[in-house]
Amino acid sequence: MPRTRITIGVLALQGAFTEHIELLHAAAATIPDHDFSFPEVRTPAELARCDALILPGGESTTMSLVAQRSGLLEPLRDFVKAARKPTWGTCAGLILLSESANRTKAGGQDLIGGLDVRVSRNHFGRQVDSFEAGLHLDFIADPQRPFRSVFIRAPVVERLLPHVEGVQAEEASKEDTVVAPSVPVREEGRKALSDHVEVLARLPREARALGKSATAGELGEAGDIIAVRQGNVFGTSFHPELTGDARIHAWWLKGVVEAVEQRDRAS
Ligand SMILES: NC(=O)CC[C@H](N)C(=O)O
Repeated sequence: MPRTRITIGVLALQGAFTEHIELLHAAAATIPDHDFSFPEVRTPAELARCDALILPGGESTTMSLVAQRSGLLEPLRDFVKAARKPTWGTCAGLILLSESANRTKAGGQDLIGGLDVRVSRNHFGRQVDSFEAGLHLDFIADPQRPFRSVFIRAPVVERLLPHVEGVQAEEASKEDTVVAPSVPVREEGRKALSDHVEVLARLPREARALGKSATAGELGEAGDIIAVRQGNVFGTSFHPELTGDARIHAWWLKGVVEAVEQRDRAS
């Protein structure tokens, strides 16, 4: 018996949230017998109604500042890290979901955390160094058809960190690095926590040549990690919401339905 309603919020403080909502609607059409809603989330009360959440691309420092002013930072940490509800961050969203981020602005920024990784912000250089790449993603439908992805001042995952509850001294001691505060995983979330980070995609070799004016040193190496998952938390360096291809959204939504139905059965 399918659940009547699954609410998947999109954090709408800043950035490309509308595009995500459009693609979620397209993805929902591939999953019959479910009643989805995709509200914009700007307040703790709106977040509390969600079964899952997307953090869009945009500017992570601005987003965390607005989240803090809106009283959303702690509820977001609780949602992602304590309850471990399904969450996907794209680009700036990936930065916010990382336990550690370097190349942060002076004064740092607040991270939510949830993914045991360190990201390198603005890894490919400035806005003019944005590029597109055709990715071969073996987890989506029709995997032999490249997935056109846009990288705009994108981060990459530069290191996978071991899972420990609490800030790691080694991470916290780096000068240009910020770390997410620790939040103990609740019992309901523990079932959804897989201990290790899976690498789901790396930058293909051809993509290196596509960066426009970046110097070789600024450009990413082929093989840079651009998509990771740890239990219910998923992150991509690029913007799948900007190219009108709903295959990643359809794959993620299917996983959300499974996670939510599993949770319902257990409760
Ligand atoms: N397109 C993006 O989301 C860019 C992210 C941006 N570099 C940041 O630090 O937030």
